[in-house]
Amino acid sequence: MAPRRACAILNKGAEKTEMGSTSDSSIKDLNKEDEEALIGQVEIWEQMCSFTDSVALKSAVELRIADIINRYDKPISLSKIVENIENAPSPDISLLQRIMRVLVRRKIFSAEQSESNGETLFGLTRASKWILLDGTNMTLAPMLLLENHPLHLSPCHYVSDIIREGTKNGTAFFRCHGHEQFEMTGLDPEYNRLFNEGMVCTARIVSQAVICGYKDGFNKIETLVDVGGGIGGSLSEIVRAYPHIKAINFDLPHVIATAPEYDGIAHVGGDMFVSIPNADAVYMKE
Ligand SMILES: C[S@@+](CC[C@H](N)C(=O)[O-])C[C@H]1O[C@@H](n2cnc3c(N)ncnc32)[C@H](O)[C@@H]1O
Repeated sequence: MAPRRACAILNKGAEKTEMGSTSDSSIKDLNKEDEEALIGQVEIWEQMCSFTDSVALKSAVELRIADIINRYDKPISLSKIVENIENAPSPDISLLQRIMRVLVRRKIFSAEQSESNGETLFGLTRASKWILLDGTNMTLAPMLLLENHPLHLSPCHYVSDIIREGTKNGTAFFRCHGHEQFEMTGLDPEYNRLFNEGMVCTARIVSQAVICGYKDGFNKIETLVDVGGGIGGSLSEIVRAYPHIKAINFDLPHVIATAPEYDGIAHVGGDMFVSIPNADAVYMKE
């Protein structure tokens, strides 16, 4: 389509509202072909800008907005949120307002009008409860920070190269950083911490589902080894539910070096491609 014609169509449909709904006076005047062209264009714009959702969510986690609202135990105003953000000597309130608008639209937070003065009050939703950090370890916040970390995102720019050439010249992660992911965790302690914290939060959640489904299976096991068990999140839940199990958490030495102590769990460092500790059963979760 010629750019000028595309512009004309876009102008004609300028009253098209978000998410594909349309106002009466806008695209009803378009013929089918122009309407399809316009809607197709909107669909691309939506995908092109969809990273803003992750960016908004990441900043909400970094600013601990869900925890701030949770502390009040009721919806609170933007100024109350700002007041409680740590290390914010000169906050950009209008940017935060825009971030909150995105997150309300995505149902991460709720918004309601205050009856007393009409200002917007932001509250928690079923989704925001999964980005709390204070006083809970059933949270996805550390995984969200890992997935949105530049070290994790930048290999995505190599996807088309990998599709063209395969991995004969290295994985996307290797091409981007010059090391494979599990080498990188050994070289960069901050990335190691971020990676292990991300893994452990999801391991806890998934283990609850495994325990629920496997039930009696664990009763028959005396010893259990988690191969590539990270810092022991899965085993800590399993041993808590089945304290008779003697568990071994096996992972690379630089991961084991940062693992917290748990009753009933022995941490062992090594390389699973060389050997793994003996046990009645092997547990593996990616
Ligand atoms: C995707 S993570 C999964 C961690 C954990 N099982 C979980 O679900 O949270 C993969 C784990 O395998 C470990 N790993 C990678 N290569 C390994 C090797 N050669 N020997 C032992 N562990 C390894 C990593 O350090 C990492 O902790």
